[in-house]
Amino acid sequence: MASTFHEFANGADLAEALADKVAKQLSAAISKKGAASIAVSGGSTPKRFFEALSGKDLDWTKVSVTLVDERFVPADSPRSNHLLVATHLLKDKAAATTFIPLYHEAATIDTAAEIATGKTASICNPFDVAILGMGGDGHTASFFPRGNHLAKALNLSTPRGVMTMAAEGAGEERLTFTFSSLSDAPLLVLHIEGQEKKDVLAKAEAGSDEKNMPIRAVLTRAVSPLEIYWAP
Ligand SMILES: O=C1O[C@H](COP(=O)(O)O)[C@@H](O)[C@H](O)[C@H]1O
Repeated sequence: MASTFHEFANGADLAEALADKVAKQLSAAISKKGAASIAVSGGSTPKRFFEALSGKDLDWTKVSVTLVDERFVPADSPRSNHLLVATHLLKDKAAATTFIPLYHEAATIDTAAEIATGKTASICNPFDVAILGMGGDGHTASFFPRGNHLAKALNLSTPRGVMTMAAEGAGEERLTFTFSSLSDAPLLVLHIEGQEKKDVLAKAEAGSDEKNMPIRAVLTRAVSPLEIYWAP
């Protein structure tokens, strides 16, 4: 599917423009079906965007928010994507939203993935909005290069839901939505910032091996058109 590259002068301009776009998409979904859903990424990039989105005027009581991926750590861990979202998005006007975490205290990460799949089943078919990030190694969500379940996670025939991922570059074991859960969001965004990430994107676009750069699956096989938001 085709992608569109949106370039901004700086991260603040990008955050405002992306927050506007997302708020409009969520509002349109609420008008059409009475509810809306969004899956967001963690990492360091989305903070400014989260802050901008949290101030947008829309009926947040009808919005469900979840994460595209999470580390298998509790919500109070400084490594938790949940903590990032709680700090920067679930406040101001967006405090009224419903947040569905991926991490659940369970004996095994597989059980946590099953619980997360059950709790998010009603909002991911499809998500109205999915915001992806990208690591310097070409991972997106927790689709890590040479991850133990990467082939299954990237297979569009794998059912929607949350699965587990372990990989050398990932640190803790991860919970991640499958590609099939994210790829058909009507608004599918890749949000990256900095020249280094732009170079990684160019490298990904120049090749085809998804095992080494899983972001290539999104660039070439996503069901929805991909909107790439970038600022230096
Ligand atoms: O591990 C993760 O990293 C990526 C990219 O993070 P960034 O700090 O380079 O912006 C992120 O998209 C993903 O959700 C997160 O779990």
